[in-house]
Amino acid sequence: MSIELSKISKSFGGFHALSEVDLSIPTGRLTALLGPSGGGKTTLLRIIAGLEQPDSGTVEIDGREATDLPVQKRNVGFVFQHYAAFKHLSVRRNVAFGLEIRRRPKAEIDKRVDELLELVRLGEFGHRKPAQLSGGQRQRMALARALAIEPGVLLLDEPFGALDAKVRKELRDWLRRLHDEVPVTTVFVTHDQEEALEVADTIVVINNGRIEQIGTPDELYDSPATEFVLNFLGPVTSIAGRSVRPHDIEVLTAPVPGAVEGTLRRITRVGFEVRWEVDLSTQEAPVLVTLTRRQAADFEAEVGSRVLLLPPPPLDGPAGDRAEAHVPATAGAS
Ligand SMILES: Nc1ncnc2c1ncn2[C@@H]1O[C@H](COP(=O)(O)OP(=O)(O)OP(=O)(O)O)[C@@H](O)[C@H]1O
Repeated sequence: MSIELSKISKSFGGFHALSEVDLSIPTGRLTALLGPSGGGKTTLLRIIAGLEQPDSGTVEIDGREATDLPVQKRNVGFVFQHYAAFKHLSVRRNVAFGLEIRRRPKAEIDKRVDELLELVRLGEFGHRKPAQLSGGQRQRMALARALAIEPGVLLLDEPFGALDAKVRKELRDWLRRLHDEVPVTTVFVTHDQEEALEVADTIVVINNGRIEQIGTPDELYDSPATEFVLNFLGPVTSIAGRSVRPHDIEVLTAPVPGAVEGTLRRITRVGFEVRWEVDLSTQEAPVLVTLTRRQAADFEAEVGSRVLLLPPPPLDGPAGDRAEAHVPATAGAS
């Protein structure tokens, strides 16, 4: 099912949480709503779900006007960060819940719940209570429960937000594979750019109640439309009056046109990466450069060494020219 939002605005008191948001979410895609805290992601998700009414604008789901449709009639499933399971019910019964209240035949429910528990790899845990599961297992149970009613749209609000980094990473790989197996139109909210870049087909960057840019992970990373997107999607450093990614700066052994010389001020090793801070005479802030450990070792540079840096060619997007202005939202993803 596709989702079409037109000119959605929402204020709380005098505060504009969303301002005239236009967004097309195509069928079967995994779309991330990405942005900083307070940007309006959750509000947009709640409006799609029908948990919140927009002040103005329209919501269409599957080509049908849905702005005033109650939650139960939208055919959406959702999972929130802190998933509220029924504590006294087994995992099986939690997953079966939506089907039981719809009074489906018992044999059908049993079969469907077996399939779902397999799908989320909780086949052996059906008899346990939610409290006897790990945090990651509980979120997988929540997903199984949301999928039980065969929703046309799956809405996930920071579903892995409360979990530790390693489990988050596992679950996001798992979500990507699950989505490839069961391609339900899925919209998930995250403030974690790595999560969005890794998992999503399409990323919608939301800031201050507006869409900054819509695109594939590669488009956003390589051609950010605004300074905000450039900064939000990865590390950025300034060199020769331009904002660039630290790993795109080349370290040279012989001068070429466009190269700049500086003094190595600091060297930090973080895992497989080596970070240099290089002072230039032409700017106050040091230039950040990231290299692999092997590259860094090849240069045999130490604090105080003179190094030659070559900035990358300008980025394709307007942000490459240091566009400070708010570029209007790119129209809906095609
Ligand atoms: N029910 C409400 N009453 C008043 N203000 C609200 C309400 N819901 C949201 N807001 C405000 O609207 C803005 C957008 O909130 P929203 O939860 O959509 O942001 P978000 O991008 O999802 O942020 P986070 O990542 O922190 O959840 C915030 O400033 C928030 O304080």
